[in-house]
Formats: sequence, C-alpha cells, structure tokens
Amino acid sequence: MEVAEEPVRVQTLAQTGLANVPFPYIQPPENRPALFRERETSDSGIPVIDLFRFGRQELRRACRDWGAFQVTNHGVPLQLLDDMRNSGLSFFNECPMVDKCTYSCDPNSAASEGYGSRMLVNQDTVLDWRDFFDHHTLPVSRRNPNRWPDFIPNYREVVVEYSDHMKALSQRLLRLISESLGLPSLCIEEVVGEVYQNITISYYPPCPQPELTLGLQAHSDMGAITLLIQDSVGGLQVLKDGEWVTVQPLSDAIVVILADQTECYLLPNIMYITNMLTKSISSVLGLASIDNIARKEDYAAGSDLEDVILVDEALCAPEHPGRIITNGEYRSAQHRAITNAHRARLSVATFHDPAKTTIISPAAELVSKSSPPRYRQVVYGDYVSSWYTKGPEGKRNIDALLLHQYQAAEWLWQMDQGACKSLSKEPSEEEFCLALRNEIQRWNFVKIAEIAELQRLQKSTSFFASEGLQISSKLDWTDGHICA
Ligand SMILES: O=C(O)CCC(=O)C(=O)O
Ligand SMILES: [Fe+2]
Repeated sequence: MEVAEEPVRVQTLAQTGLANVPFPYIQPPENRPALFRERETSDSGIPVIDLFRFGRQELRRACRDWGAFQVTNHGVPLQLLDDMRNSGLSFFNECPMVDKCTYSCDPNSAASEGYGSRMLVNQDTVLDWRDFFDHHTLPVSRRNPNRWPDFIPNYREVVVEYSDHMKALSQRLLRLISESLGLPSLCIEEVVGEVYQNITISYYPPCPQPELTLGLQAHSDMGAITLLIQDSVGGLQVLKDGEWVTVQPLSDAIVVILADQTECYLLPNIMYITNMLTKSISSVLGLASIDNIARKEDYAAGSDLEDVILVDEALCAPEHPGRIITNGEYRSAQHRAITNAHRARLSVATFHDPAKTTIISPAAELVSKSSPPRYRQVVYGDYVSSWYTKGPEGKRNIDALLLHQYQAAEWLWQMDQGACKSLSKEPSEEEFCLALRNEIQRWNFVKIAEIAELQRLQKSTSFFASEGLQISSKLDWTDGHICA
C-alpha cells in the first residue's frame, strides 16, 4: 500500500509569505472562482429563516430551491457559537505547529479524526487551500477527548456542549423538514438511525492568489444534514442555477445544508419524470422552456409557481393529493469555500450522518407506481468510500446513484398501458417524447396553459392546430391565464 506522507500545512505555507500559489493548489480554469459571476447582495443570498416564526412554505422553498438556508432564533446560545469559533481559532493561531501536529489525523485513512490538510485519499486532485481539525463527537462512544487539546481553556467542554446543541438542532430541523413534505415528523431520523456526528473546524489562511484556488472544492455533503457557523470573513458559496452565491456571514445564524442522504431519501423519481415532461411538453408545444408542471387544482389553490403548465389529475401521482408535481423534491446543496488575500477565515461544520451500515433508499411514502424511485438504494459506508477515493467533483457521487431513463418510461407506460404499448422499456429520449406526444393527443391533458407571452401562446395553439390536437374550443384570457 502506498503510504501518504505527512501533508504540507497550508498555514505554514501561507506564513512563508510566498507570492505565488504552488502548483498543486492551482485549480483548473473552469473551477476558478473568478469565472463565476458572484451575487453579492444579501437579499439574493440563501434564505434566512427565523425559527421563532416561519411558515412551512418558506421552509419548503428553501429546501427545494436552495438545499441550504440560514436559521436565526435557533435556540443555541449565541455565546456558545462564539466559544466554539474562538476555541477553533485558538487551536490554529495560538498553538505551535509542533503541538498541533500531535493531533495529526492518519494521512492514510479517509475521515480519520484530527488535524489535517488534505481531505481526499486520491493523490491526483488539486489541493484545497485549507487546514482542518476534525472531531468525532457522536455517538458518545466515539468521543475521545484525548484527541482534543487540553491546553486551550475549556476546549473539551465547549466541544461537548456544542455537539449536544447541534444534535438537538439537527433533530428539530429534520422533523420540520419531514413535516414540510407531509411526512411523519420522525421519518428522516428513523431512516438515519443513530446519528454519527463529526465536527470539523476549517481554517483558510490568506491566499496570495485567491483567483486561482479554492479553500474547499465544490461538493455536496455526504450525510443527512450539516450545520455550519462561520466568522465574519465570508467565503462559503452555494451553487444556485449555475451561479455561485456567497453566503452572507451572520454571526448569530447557523447555516443549514441538506446533504446527499436526505436528497436520496426525499427525492423520488417524480423530479426526473418532471424534467422529461417539461422538456417534452416544451418541445411539443414549441416553447423555449417551461419551469414547472403543476396540477390545476393546486395552482388554483394559490400556488406560488411562476411560468407553469397545468395538467390534469391524470399526470399527477394520486398518492400525493394536493401536492404540486415538482414540489416534493429537496436537494443537497452543492457548495464550496473560496479564499481571500487578506484575512484568514474559520468555519465550524457539524455533520450528522447515518451509520456506515445504514441502507438509504427513497422514502416509501414518496415513491409509488406513478413516481418510482430516482436513486437506487445505497449502503452509506460504500457511498462514503467512493466519495473519498474519487473525490466529490460537485455532485458526481450522488449522480452515480441515479436510476435510468427507462424508469420514466415505465411510469408513462403505467399511466396508460394502451397508448404506450409500443414504447420499449428503455426508450431513447426521442421515443419518450413521441410517446408523450401520443399521450397528449389521447388524453388531451393539457387543458390550461399559463403562458407568459401571447407569442408563445400563438405558437402553441398553432402547434396544436397543425397537429390536429383538440386542445381548445374556446380560449379565454382570465387573470393572466389562458383557459381552454
Ligand atoms: O468552510 C466552509 O464554509 C465550508 C465547509 C464545508 O463545506 C465542509 O466542511 O464540508
Ligand atoms: Fe461541506
């Protein structure tokens, strides 16, 4: 077995005052921060949810649209947040390197506890401009305070108290998240089982060339839910619609990041089907794009979706009465940390993960014949091993669990066995579109289309006319909706 050397500490490197970043830390051009337009204003950042007063819709939107949000009024003493940040800072700033190295994690083993600088076992990846100090904190049997410094006053007490508060908050959030999908409140927790909690303090020294580096490469967290606090420097970014959005540092807030197992569990195939449907319907209607598909009833009941196409009951999973077809899915957030030239930055991430032996598969309540699972089931430990050996590369790991296109075909087939008899079990996307087009013709299911511009409407109506679809006998313009 190849034995990894003790890694170079980024803090040591930064202290040499070097003008150029060494080659192993230089990101390929496509990953460099400067390539992305960053939204800077606070009102376009991730949602901030006041846990004292918030609406279910607000939480749903945050989980659905971002997979990450900040919480305030979370019940964790603010002094404890400061104590945790200060304890971490003391370790990095006040402790001589030789002492820090007595806590070094095993460089040959992924996710071993302690002081480290490279996250991945894989030697080929570009290095992060970060040192970290990781603690195994739960279950209590994993706590080994001897691995935590004793020369920083109250360090061990702070970590224990912080760990307990984070566990309680993660449980509260997982319950709220379950409820927000109409699931029993304990349902995610029951799937996760006994929580494995790690607390990682990340330290990002000033970097001479922040435009070439990343403090932490783009990834989604592997487990169930992550709670993160940061200092006032800022550098955490979340990917939203292809743009990296900087998370505003709020000293009293805790950043909540949905992780991959929550996505595997809460995202049934309906999303994939919906993607195919929207794409297909868009092309069938001759529209550039449609953002959402919704049930007529839901929309009429006051949905906040914009630019939707409304469909009949036939296209919605009957098991989810009242649920808008695209609303069930919560995603894990892809995020990264950027560096800056002038100030060191510190963050503390608390991960809540299942045991390695836990099998995660999509929630039975969200899966049905009409919305088959999107991901295959996975043993969590296998997922972790693959993550650490291959590297996160954004969300490539979770994508590897995706089920195939034929699942969507199966769904369509089940919707109307007669019309889709000719559709093979593993059709190409074109074949799927053709089958869908046949379905439109048969069911005449697109009864109402909310289409923003008249031009688009004309396109669609002329399309229907040319295809001989009996889509509308009479068109009314009511409240901005076109009714057939
Ligand atoms: O430092 C940060 O803001 C991000 C840390 C993080 O994403 C992680 O440790 O997984
Ligand atoms: Fe992370």
